[in-house]
Amino acid sequence: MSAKQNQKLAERSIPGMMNRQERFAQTERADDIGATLKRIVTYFMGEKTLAAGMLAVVIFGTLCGIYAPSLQSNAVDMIAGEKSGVLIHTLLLMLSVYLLSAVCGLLQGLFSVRLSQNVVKRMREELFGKIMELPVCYLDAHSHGDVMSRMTNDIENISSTISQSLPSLCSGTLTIIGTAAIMMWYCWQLALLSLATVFLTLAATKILSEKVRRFSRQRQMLLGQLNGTVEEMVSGYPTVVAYNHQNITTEDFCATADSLTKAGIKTDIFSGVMGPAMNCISNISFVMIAAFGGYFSVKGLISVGVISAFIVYAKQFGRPINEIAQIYGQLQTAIAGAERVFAVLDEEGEDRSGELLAETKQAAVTFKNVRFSYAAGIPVIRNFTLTVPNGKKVALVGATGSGKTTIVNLLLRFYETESGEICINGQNIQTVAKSSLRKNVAIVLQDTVLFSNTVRSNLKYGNDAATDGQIRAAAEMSQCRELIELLPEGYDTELTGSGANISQGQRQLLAIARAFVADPKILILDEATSNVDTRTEQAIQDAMQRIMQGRTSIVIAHRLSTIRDSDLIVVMDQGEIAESGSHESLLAKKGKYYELYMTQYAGFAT
Ligand SMILES: Nc1ncnc2c1ncn2[C@@H]1O[C@H](COP(=O)(O)OP(=O)(O)OP(=O)(O)O)[C@@H](O)[C@H]1O
Repeated sequence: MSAKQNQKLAERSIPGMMNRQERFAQTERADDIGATLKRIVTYFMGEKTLAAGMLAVVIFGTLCGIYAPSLQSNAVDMIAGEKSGVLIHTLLLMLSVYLLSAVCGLLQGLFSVRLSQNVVKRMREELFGKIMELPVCYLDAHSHGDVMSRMTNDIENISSTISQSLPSLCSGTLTIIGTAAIMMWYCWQLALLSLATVFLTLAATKILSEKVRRFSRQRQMLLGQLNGTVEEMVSGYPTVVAYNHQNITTEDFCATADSLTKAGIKTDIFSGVMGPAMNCISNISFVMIAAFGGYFSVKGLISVGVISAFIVYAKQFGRPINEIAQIYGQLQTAIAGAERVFAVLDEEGEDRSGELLAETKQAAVTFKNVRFSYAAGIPVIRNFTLTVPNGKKVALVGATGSGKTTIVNLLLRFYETESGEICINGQNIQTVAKSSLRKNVAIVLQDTVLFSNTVRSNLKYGNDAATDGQIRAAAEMSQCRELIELLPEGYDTELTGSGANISQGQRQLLAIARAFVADPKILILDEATSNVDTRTEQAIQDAMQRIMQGRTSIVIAHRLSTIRDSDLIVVMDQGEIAESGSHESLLAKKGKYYELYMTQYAGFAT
């Protein structure tokens, strides 16, 4: 899909397309944390060994953490003379348990980093694979920056959250359960007192996390929007400058950046408040334990050692609640990111099934009563019937928006016809696998897209098996041998920035050479309207004539010379064929073509 088409879409507000966007926006708002978490867990299931290893060290480390304070209680009681035993043994045991717990903490970190990187790698690959499978209309309807944001920011978020929060979450949950149990066993009255503060903590967490979640979603959406703007502005920078749009663009950008800052501040404030709030609650519980513990000790219900253990347990109990409360905010962000990633993964990929296009040297294309609408109820192509005989050249002309590009979109099956049929040698393309169809059709669009790779790789894009000899011959035929040889490293020169380091005319010549290498049966040319110097213009014209020679070609023609040379001229008007015939016969008719000719071509030499 050309940048022009994408831009057109960005400018339009089409009901049918909006439905897709609305559907997308709905996924943004989706509130099914459970389902998303379940889905994230399935990724961990794919890493069973690592996940099991991590769980084992988490469990063991947590048990050590729970056991150590009870040893401390014994030691204190021994010192206070309330218990008998060898103090040094207890202290050594305590030291070993603390060391073991530290080793487990270390291993836990290593396992979780490995685990998160593996999971994220899988997600990243799946997402990229899915993007490569998506139909062209998906990317037409979504901002490229938004898709990129899912691929980078959202996945990064998931990755960092998994590696940082997951171990804390596991060990925290276990610590809470284990500590609560042991506190109950020591003194249920004191334990209940400590647990009462948990409800306070949970209520505060719920209120604050709701806010964090809301604002972090907003932040991610705005970040996607901001990325989209930057991507569009960087790629369309010459247009921005040419129209003196820098100020307006900057204002728009600043407005979005402003909203993003506000959402970011709110998210960070609410997630930042969580920690101190939890600290405060846990300190209150601390004071209460000291007071009530002292009272119970005086009453002879518990020993001094138990109070000392309780103080450690209460802290231990509060710490994971604190941590979980803090990572809850991050988790919300990661879940929102995961939802956005899953939304793309759930998009339906292109149907690639179908038969092969019959192998024959011939290629006649027929359109029979084709009708098509981008948006339901607003037909863009109506009753389109046309035969392009094998080896002939048909020029599509017509006012802007008359449907010329759409015909190309339909022939390549970027979009499917609503009714009617398109056949190649009598074989309906609906039954043909898209890969087979596209292998037989090459396109040279006016907005030439080259990729950041060597000239050779770019030329081989449509035929990976092409030999150096074939590549050189194609370069020769498309008049770009000389220009390639003049490049610093010839065919091995790296094109940077999608070909930004060579001129527009040179890019067009390379695109024609690329089509030559692909050697398709059917050729689609969207003739460039842009001005290049006369010599390059002539080279492009010659190259185009050569590549069309003897090939079934459909040209969206802008130059009179191309139109005149065509076997058939088809004049399109609002999605229908208004007239067709040769240049002379159409001029003689004094109809639409005549009008077009008089307004656009008369007086111009090309
Ligand atoms: N992807 C799209 N989604 C929705 N509407 C579209 C899309 N592409 C084109 N249209 C609409 O379909 C109609 C035909 O557009 P098309 O691009 O086929 O015209 P065109 O003849 O190629 O124009 P131009 O000469 O300007 O390239 C126009 O009204 C256009 O607004």
